[in-house]
Amino acid sequence: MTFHDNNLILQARNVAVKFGNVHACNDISLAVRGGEVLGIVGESGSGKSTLLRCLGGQMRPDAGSVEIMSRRGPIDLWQADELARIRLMQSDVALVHQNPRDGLLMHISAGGNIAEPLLASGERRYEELREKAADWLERVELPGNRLNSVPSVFSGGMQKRLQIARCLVTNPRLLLMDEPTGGLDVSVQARLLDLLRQLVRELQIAAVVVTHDLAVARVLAQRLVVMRRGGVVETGLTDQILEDPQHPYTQLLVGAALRI
Ligand SMILES: Nc1ncnc2c1ncn2[C@@H]1O[C@H](COP(=O)(O)OP(=O)(O)OP(=O)(O)O)[C@@H](O)[C@H]1O
Repeated sequence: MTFHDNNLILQARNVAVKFGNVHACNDISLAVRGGEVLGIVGESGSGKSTLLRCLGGQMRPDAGSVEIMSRRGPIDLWQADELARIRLMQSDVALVHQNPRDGLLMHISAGGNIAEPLLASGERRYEELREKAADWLERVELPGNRLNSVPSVFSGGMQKRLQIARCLVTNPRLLLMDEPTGGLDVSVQARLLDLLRQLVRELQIAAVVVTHDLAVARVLAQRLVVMRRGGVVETGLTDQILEDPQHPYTQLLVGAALRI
């Protein structure tokens, strides 16, 4: 394990996943520091979600390593035993799912949704759970009087906010997001992106955002990884890539986004 850079939180090396003869991820390496958002962009089927699953402990890659600087020290996600991996997921890693149904308990109150990860990590003091749930509801700008409402009656934007609160309440070091603004209208998207940017900066967490939307990547991510057919075709600072894309595929992606 080699975390030479003190602020490095995630380091993936040579990650590879094959489905039959499809290379969903082919030799992918990346690193993310605290307070930084890395965007993973590319067309549908380029391997973004598969990579995110490997980074988030949901899918074991066929090859390569994913190292996370946890509170207890560096852990090699796919070398660690299952218990250590589950502990790491509970304490240091959070995943905002594309579909709120995968990330929320739809028939449990908003307060219960936020408190549940704390309960899972051992918190039993009722007052503490209630206070933290109310505090996080406010931090993600949801009205306090919705603490007892179930998320199935929330709008799409509110469900995303609740998922973010549920993810961040345990104070993770790494936040992974799959299409965080998918399915939301433009004004709701803009407010959510503002909130995410602010929280990442304030909490100094490392974040990885998978998106097919270059406008989202531009607002949220300082650096980009451009994927195509399972491989990385270009990587660098977001502004540089969007203003002066080098690879013909990135040029196509940026050109297409400008035409929309
Ligand atoms: N469970 C699976 N079994 C077989 N093939 C899979 C599986 N999951 C993904 N694939 C294939 O791996 C490739 C990458 O898929 P992936 O979902 O990671 O791409 P993506 O960039 O996230 O696409 P999208 O934006 O549409 O979600 C695709 O060719 C896909 O068909």
